[in-house]
Amino acid sequence: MAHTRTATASAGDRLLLGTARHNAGRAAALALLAVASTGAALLLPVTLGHTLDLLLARRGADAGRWVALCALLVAGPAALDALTELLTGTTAARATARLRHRLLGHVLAAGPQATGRFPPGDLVTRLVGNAADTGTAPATLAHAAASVAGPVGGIVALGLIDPWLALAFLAGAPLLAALLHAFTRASTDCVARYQQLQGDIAGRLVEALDGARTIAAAGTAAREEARILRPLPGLSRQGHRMWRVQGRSTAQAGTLVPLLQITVLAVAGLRLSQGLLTVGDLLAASRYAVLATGVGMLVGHLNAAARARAAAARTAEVLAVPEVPYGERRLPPGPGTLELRGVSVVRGGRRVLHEVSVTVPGGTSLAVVGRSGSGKSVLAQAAGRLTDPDAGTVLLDGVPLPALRRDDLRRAVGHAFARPALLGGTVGGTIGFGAVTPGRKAREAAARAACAHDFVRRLPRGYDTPCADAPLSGGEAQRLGLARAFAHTGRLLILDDATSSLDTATERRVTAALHAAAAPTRVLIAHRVTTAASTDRVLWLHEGEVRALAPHAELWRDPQYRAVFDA
Ligand SMILES: Nc1ncnc2c1ncn2[C@@H]1O[C@H](COP(=O)(O)OP(=O)(O)OP(=O)(O)O)[C@@H](O)[C@H]1O
Repeated sequence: MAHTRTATASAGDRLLLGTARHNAGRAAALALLAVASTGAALLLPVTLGHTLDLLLARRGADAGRWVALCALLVAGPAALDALTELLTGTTAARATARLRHRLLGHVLAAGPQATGRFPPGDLVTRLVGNAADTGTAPATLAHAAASVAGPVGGIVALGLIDPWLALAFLAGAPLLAALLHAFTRASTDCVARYQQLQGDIAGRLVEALDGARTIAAAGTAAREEARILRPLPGLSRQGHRMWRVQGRSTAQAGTLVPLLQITVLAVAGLRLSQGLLTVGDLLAASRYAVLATGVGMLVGHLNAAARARAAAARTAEVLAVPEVPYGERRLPPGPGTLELRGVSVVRGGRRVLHEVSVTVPGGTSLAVVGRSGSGKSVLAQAAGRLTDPDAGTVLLDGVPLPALRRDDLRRAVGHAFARPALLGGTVGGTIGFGAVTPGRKAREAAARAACAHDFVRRLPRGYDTPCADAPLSGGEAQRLGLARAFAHTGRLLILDDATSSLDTATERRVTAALHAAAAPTRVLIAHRVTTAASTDRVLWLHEGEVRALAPHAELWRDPQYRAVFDA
């Protein structure tokens, strides 16, 4: 566990540095601006000191130029700071945009594996909030690096005025360093836990929104609210802890910093009384002591860096989910023969499919039946490479699916699901959504075959109706999903419970269209007797294993087979 956390942290650190490196030019410009501003702040005390000495010596004529320089050293940093703010914002926005593009591309390339690994709400938090915090890294690191210039310059300036002043300061510096170190460690830890809890709450919230109907029907709104907000006390604890860490560090710094400044001033006073320093030197030393102890700014930057670091670790976890690799092989001409050889799939540490072997000759149909949880959907996913089996091979026309080029695979295999997602923008776009975009006629023909054409025509703008303006019943949505699959018919069509919400008459018509002449190879996850009966053969699964493979009529003689359908 500790090892995993360390690995994640270092992947996060690599991402953080990579993001900073990619914006190195802007980060360097930011650091330069900040250093220039600090440089002006460093010049100001000595200029003020000298001006004071000139005024005390009644050399007003000479002092005029120095007063003007003082004004410039005050106004200059203000202009530089405005420029710094602008560059900080645009650098973070640019880095965030790039990171979000990369993350989104990666999540989609990883496919269902990514959404299976992280609850959707948590994933969104990582893509939106954590990516933005990671995107602040280039500017934050530049500011943190530049903010060292103030204290370092302050110490050097003290040394130049009088080495004893620098030594007096350095005597107490280790305590200051220890304080900063403790602060960084503690704040990194609470920020990481805080972000994790935020992701947890977001995950629960999205689950609840997805199940809003069930919650309303069950009358469990109050209980659900309590469930969503359960991590809240933890969040509050981490928030309070963060404030405590900041408060403690501020209090410690609040004691230590004045002590260091007073020590420097005391030594400076001593040297003044010995005639080794002027009044102006004393004034400059007092301001340099403030600059040398400028931990306030450093603490702010370290805090921001801790947030970026924790966010980068969570972002890197998403990027660590492997993308689905595709091969280079083209699909040779063939009838669409699907072959599963010794396919086993493990889910949640349990074998849910065990050494399934079956060949579906090109152009034939196979129904997969079995009791709920027997592994039908998992088999459908493996057959269309929505998941890779843990053992065994799936081949299409003799080519193992992982060896195929992505385009070839997705053009050859079509899917329809029980709860299809309507992703095409409009109803027509939803039907056309795929590796290739079929023309209007082909879409309408597919909609007719899926018994969707009539209800689509009744929509306000027909096929051009935006999905958001087309509230659909479960059966209508399923028919659009089927139309999408029909419009992209390749060599293999996999229907995972895709007709479950259709009435019996519609289901018959859709099944008949599915089995019409020149149909591709078909795999149908079936709960209805009529669907199983319409296919060439039936694969009967029981607890992840093949119980039988035979035509429906043959299996029907077995009462246990009939019991699968409660017949
Ligand atoms: N991501 C997962 N993590 C853990 N277990 C899983 C996962 N996906 C599926 N399973 C389990 O694998 C088994 C087979 O699931 P599958 O969805 O294939 O069943 P099914 O036969 O299609 O059921 P149904 O007819 O109810 O849809 C089930 O016991 C299920 O709980």
